[in-house]
Amino acid sequence: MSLEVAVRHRLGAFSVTAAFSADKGVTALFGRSGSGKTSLINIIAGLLRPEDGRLAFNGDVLVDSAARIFVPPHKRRFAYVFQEARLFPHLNVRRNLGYGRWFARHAGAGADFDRIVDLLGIGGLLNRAPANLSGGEKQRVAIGRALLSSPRLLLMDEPLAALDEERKAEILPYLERLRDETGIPVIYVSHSVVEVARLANRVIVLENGRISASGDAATILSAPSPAISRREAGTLIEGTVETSDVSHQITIVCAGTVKIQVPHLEAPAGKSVRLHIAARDVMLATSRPDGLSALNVLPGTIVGIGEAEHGMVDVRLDCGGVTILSRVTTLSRDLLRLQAGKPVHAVIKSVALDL
Ligand SMILES: Nc1ncnc2c1ncn2[C@@H]1O[C@H](COP(=O)(O)OP(=O)(O)OP(=O)(O)O)[C@@H](O)[C@H]1O
Repeated sequence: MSLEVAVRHRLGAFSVTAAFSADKGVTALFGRSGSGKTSLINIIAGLLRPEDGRLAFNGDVLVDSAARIFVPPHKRRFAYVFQEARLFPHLNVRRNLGYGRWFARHAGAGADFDRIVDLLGIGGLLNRAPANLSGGEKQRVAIGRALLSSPRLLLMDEPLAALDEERKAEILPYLERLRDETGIPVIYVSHSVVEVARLANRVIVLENGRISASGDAATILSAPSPAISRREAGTLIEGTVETSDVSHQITIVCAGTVKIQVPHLEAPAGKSVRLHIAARDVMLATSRPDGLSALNVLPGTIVGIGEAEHGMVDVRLDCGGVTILSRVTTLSRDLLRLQAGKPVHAVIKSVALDL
C-alpha cells in the first residue's frame, strides 16, 4: 500500500504544509499540542478539504486541487478512531460492531467478526451497553467497529489520550496485535513518546504545521527534538530476548554487544523487543560503581554533550554500539569533567519495555 500526501491548508492564522508518503505498518504523526497533527489526519480522512495539494492511496487519487477532485470521507474506505470511543449509546456492543460490518458489506468486503472480536478480547462484552464499559473497553470496541468496516487504511487520532495509564497499558498490546496480525496500514497521531516508541514503524514529526523530521522510530525518537519533552527524552533500543531468570523474574535482552536486564517478559528467546530508556533515568559514573542495586551498569564513551537548559545537560554515550542518553546537572558535568571521548559508566535506573 502507499499513501501519498502533498497538501497545504490554512486554518485562521495557522497553516499546515506537509508532503510525505506512508506504506504498510504504523506511521506515527508525532508532535506537540497544536503542531497540526489532527488537521493533517483530518485532511487524510477527508474531514478537511485542503486548499491546495494532492492525496492518493494506492494510486487512487482522493484529492487533487488542480483537477478539482475531492473524494468524500465515506468513499475513501478509511476508518477513523477518535480520542473518545463515540459508540452508539442505545446499541449494545454486538450491534455497535455490526455497524462497522454493515459498511463493509456495502463495500463488498466481508471481515471476520470472530477473529476481530478475539484480537481485541471483547468476546465477553458483546451483550453489554456502552454505558457499562470501562474507557479501555469502549475504545477496544471502537477499534473493533473500525476494523469490521474492512478499511483500506486505519486512522487513529490519540486513541489512548483519554485513558489513564492503566487503561493505556491494557490497550497497547491489542494495538500491537492489530499492527502485526491484520496487515491494515495505520496512521497514528500521538504526542506520547512511549506510545510511538512501542507502536510506530515510521515517525513523521510535526512542528508548527510543518514536517521537521521523518524516519524510522528508533532514529527519530533517539534524536534531540523539540517535539519530545525533556521529561520523555531518551533513546529507543531495538533488541532481542536472550534468556530469562524466572526465579528472579528477570529477562536479559541483547542489543548489539550489550546485555540489558529487564523485568521478566513472557516472551521466547529471539523475540524482538524495543526498550525505551529515558535520559532522566540514566546516571553517570567515571569509574565502575560497586554495591549498587541498579542492575544495568554499562561501560561507554561520551560522544557529545548538549546545550545546558535549566542547569541540566543531555550527555550522549556510545555503550558497545548502543546509544544511551543521560541527563545530568551542569554541576555534575563540571565536577566529573565530562567531555566527548571520556570513558564513563551509565547506571540505568529503569527501562521501559516496549514489547
Ligand atoms: N478551524 C480552525 N480555525 C482556526 N485555527 C484552527 C482551526 N483548527 C485548528 N486550528 C489551529 O491549528 C493549530 C493546529 O491544530 P491541530 O488540532 O491540528 O493540532 P494538534 O497537533 O492535533 O494538537 P493537539 O495535540 O492539541 O490535538 C492549532 O493552533 C489550532 O488552534
